[in-house]
Amino acid sequence: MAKQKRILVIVGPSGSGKSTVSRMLAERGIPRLITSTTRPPRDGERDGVDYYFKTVDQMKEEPFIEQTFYAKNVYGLTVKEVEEKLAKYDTVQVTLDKNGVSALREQFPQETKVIFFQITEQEMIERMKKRGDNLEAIQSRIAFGQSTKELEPVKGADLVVSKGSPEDITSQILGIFNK
Ligand SMILES: Nc1nc2c(ncn2[C@@H]2O[C@H](COP(=O)(O)OP(=O)(O)O)[C@@H](O)[C@H]2O)c(=O)[nH]1
Ligand SMILES: Nc1ncnc2c1ncn2[C@@H]1O[C@H](COP(=O)(O)OP(=O)(O)O)[C@@H](O)[C@H]1O
Repeated sequence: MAKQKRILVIVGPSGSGKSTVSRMLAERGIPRLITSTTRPPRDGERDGVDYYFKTVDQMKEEPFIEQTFYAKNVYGLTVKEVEEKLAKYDTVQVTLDKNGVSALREQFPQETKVIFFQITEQEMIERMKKRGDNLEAIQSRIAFGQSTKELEPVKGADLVVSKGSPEDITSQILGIFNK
């Protein structure tokens, strides 16, 4: 029998550790679905690795599973990215906001497993400072988080992670979903 395909969806506020854990999961054999964004790259981010960095017009050029508007930028997951990688791998991961979670649950009800990264607002500020974000970016992310209730866990999440190092969290996720 064919193995059940899984899409691990990583969701949580800015600074909650999504990118760090996503990178570790990729190193441990869970390929990432790369999403597209109109946000400019941060220091060290690479096109085709962290995101496909696109213009607003380029975001209209191909079919998307979903698109979301987050803190003044457009983000989205292309149909091509999901189809190609799910054909090749049994378990993949993707980092999305809450709108993306709803879209994936609708379109991939069997495959979608939601992992919520929980942090407090104080931790959120400290982590973004540590990452080197400027004050304006931090304030905008906090205001956005409050208005969208981003800090509240997604309803029906399959796993909520809140404590431990990124290494611990990565191992916890692999232990539960990579059987
Ligand atoms: N719905 C959706 N959300 C996305 C997509 N790509 C990224 N996101 C989410 O957009 C938000 C902003 O991402 P980013 O600008 O990298 O900021 P960060 O959360 O501070 O690392 C995060 O919650 C991501 O999970 C996508 O294709 N679709
Ligand atoms: N579990 C953790 N404990 C402490 N610091 C963490 C943890 N996970 C990530 N960090 C740090 O917090 C900052 C934000 O993490 P990042 O992965 O960029 O968050 P996100 O992608 O959710 O915005 C980084 O400096 C990172 O090193």
